[in-house]
Amino acid sequence: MLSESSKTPEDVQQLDPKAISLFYKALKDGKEKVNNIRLMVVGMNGVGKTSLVNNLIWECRYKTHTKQTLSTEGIDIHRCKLMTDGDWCLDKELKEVKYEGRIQKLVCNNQMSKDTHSATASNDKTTNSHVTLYARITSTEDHETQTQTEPLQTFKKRIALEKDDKILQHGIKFAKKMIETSSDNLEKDKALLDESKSEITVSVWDFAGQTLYYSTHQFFLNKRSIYVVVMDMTKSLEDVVSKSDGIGIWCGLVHDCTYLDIFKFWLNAIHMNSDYQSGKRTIKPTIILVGTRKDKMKGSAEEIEKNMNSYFDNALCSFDDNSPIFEHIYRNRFLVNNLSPNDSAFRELQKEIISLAAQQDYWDEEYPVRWIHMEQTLDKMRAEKLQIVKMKDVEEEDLKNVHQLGKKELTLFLELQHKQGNIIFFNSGKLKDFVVLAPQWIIEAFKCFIPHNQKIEATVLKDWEEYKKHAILKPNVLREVMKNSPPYIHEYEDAVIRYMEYLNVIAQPLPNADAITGIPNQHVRVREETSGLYDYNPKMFNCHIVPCLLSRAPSPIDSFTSPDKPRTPVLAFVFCGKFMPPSFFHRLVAVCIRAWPISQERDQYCLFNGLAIFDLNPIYTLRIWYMDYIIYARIVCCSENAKLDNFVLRIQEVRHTLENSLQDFVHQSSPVFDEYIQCPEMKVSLHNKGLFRVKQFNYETEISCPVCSIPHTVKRSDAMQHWFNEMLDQNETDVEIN
Ligand SMILES: Nc1nc2c(ncn2[C@@H]2O[C@H](COP(=O)(O)OP(=O)(O)OP(=O)(O)O)[C@@H](O)[C@H]2O)c(=O)[nH]1
Repeated sequence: MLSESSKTPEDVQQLDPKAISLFYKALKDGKEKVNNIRLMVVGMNGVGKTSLVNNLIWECRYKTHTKQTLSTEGIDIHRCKLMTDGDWCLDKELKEVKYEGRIQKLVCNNQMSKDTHSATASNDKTTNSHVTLYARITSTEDHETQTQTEPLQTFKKRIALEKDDKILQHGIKFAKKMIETSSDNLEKDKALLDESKSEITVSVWDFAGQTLYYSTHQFFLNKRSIYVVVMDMTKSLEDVVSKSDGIGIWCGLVHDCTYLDIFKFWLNAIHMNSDYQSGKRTIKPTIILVGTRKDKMKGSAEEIEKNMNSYFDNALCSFDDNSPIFEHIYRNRFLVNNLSPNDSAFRELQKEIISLAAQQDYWDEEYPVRWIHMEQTLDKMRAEKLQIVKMKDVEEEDLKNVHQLGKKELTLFLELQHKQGNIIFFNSGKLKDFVVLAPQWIIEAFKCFIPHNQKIEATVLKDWEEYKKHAILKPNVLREVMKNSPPYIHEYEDAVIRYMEYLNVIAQPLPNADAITGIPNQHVRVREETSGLYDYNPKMFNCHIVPCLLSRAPSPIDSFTSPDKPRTPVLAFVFCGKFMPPSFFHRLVAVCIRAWPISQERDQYCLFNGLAIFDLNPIYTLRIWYMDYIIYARIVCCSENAKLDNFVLRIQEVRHTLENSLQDFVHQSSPVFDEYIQCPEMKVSLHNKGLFRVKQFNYETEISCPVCSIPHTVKRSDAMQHWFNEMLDQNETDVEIN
């Protein structure tokens, strides 16, 4: 049992019982409060994010107005610490000194609590039972300790052996000196510790504004971050963002994307990745709105401030009245002129960020002291410019540490580091063989797949062109892509493929028994029943598809979505808050690619940006497409003779696959979309028209259609007979019972 004051990290509470007990065991050896702030600075490109970040960091502040900033590629991360006056500076302090400091602090803290404890003559056995690091350290020098447990002895021996572990030795020496000289003055100790703000660190993440990167950015958003959403005050919300940015091609944002769309995209993406609906948490504000180019705004100081406020008010009013997005927004907004580094707004912003972070649930969470060494090991690897390492190398390093964690505890440590956003580590499949130390590595890996000025061998040119046109990545093209990439990418080709597959950036259209994303079993059956993909589509052998690179479908799009053939009504997944990150559709396409062969129509693969068709068997096809925040699905039978009714079971299975996959993409436990059926009478499927909420048919047997030119009703049986047949049966049973 831990003392009452312990604050178990929320991430730990969600682990399985074995992992939780391992965590508690590790905590018994001493614990420390961890206060790392992840500050994510997001917004459109050129809005002034990098300039703002520079103005927040002491060393970078005076660079901004003398030098033009370069457009950020991927993500730039700056680790900062707080100076005594509250300003931020780059955390360049020698890592060794830093870890020494942490050890010293812990030793002092533990000593103080020990003194306080004995002074109050508490009978609390819990405290005594904690073999603190202090106890362990003092025991190594034959001081009297209250507990001489087996691990303590082991530790003592190890300390003796590890004489060259300078940091620990130095930390112990320094800490002991501190204790000796100030043991008569507890208050002095406390003051010394309070003065040190070094325990608060801020990792500032400067996100590239180009939408090219939007499909990867979302992997890095999480509930443990403070966000600064930056908007350029000189750009009207209705202005259309320049096409040169590639908007609409790379990330699938709506046509004629406006600055308001970009604003909404970020707010929605943050909300979606904040796991607010887990039931236990209420939303706490984490988003600070910042307007740039104050110097270009006209009017008095008061008018400028007013304009900034109405700018953000208007932008926020575009959300629904009861949207949970509002709860994320911090009440204070900031207006800055990035060309004036002395502007007091930057100092105020720094303060607000710290105070906002201090109000979050994760503030002051306690982690095992014995993990400091492993943290240090990872930092050492980073210092050697390693961006990704093999798990076995991390295990080897663990063996060298004074405090070995062992395989299980090491995995737990890495999983929690991942949740905190310090590394990327998935404890599943073959991915558990790698640890990504720098998040930029994922973006670098993703960038390899984006055609730019790569030098391509003449023998591969034709396939390269096909890749650019149809996003089909053949093995020879993949080899070229890898050849053109930096060593830290191509030396980890296996990891690159696996991560990109896991994140659904690329997908292999082949039956894959150990599919990492977990295609439900029924697909294996589907595959067995269809002619094998090798025979059916030999061109795809060993190929990958890169869904975010797909080009738009040729018009008219209705010929794909509403062919004049036997077909189901359209099933629509309507996302709550009127937002769906386009990457969700790409990922759904990736899941389908792994489940079913891609259809061919009009002599081409039916795989486009925003629309894809798959062969469920030789005569039935699944069509999926999306507009804005709605994903549509329809099953079409190519044969006039076949009956859809004979295929009803399979249709239910397809629906389950789509539902489960979409739910899996969202880091939230409660549903983020609602299912609708489009009026079956509608000849051509129209976007967001004639949609009937499936749940409404639980209460109504028919509902009038407000869209079709001839007034009619949609009957429950007609709406649900294909996609929701199982529920229809259930409904009828219920009616009979009643
Ligand atoms: N006048 C004025 N110019 C600014 C301001 N903020 C940024 N700029 C200029 O705008 C240009 C782009 O600024 P950056 O900070 O690189 O913009 P960014 O959002 O980081 O751009 P990406 O990295 O491409 O996403 C630079 O030339 C800056 O000097 C501002 O407040 N006023």
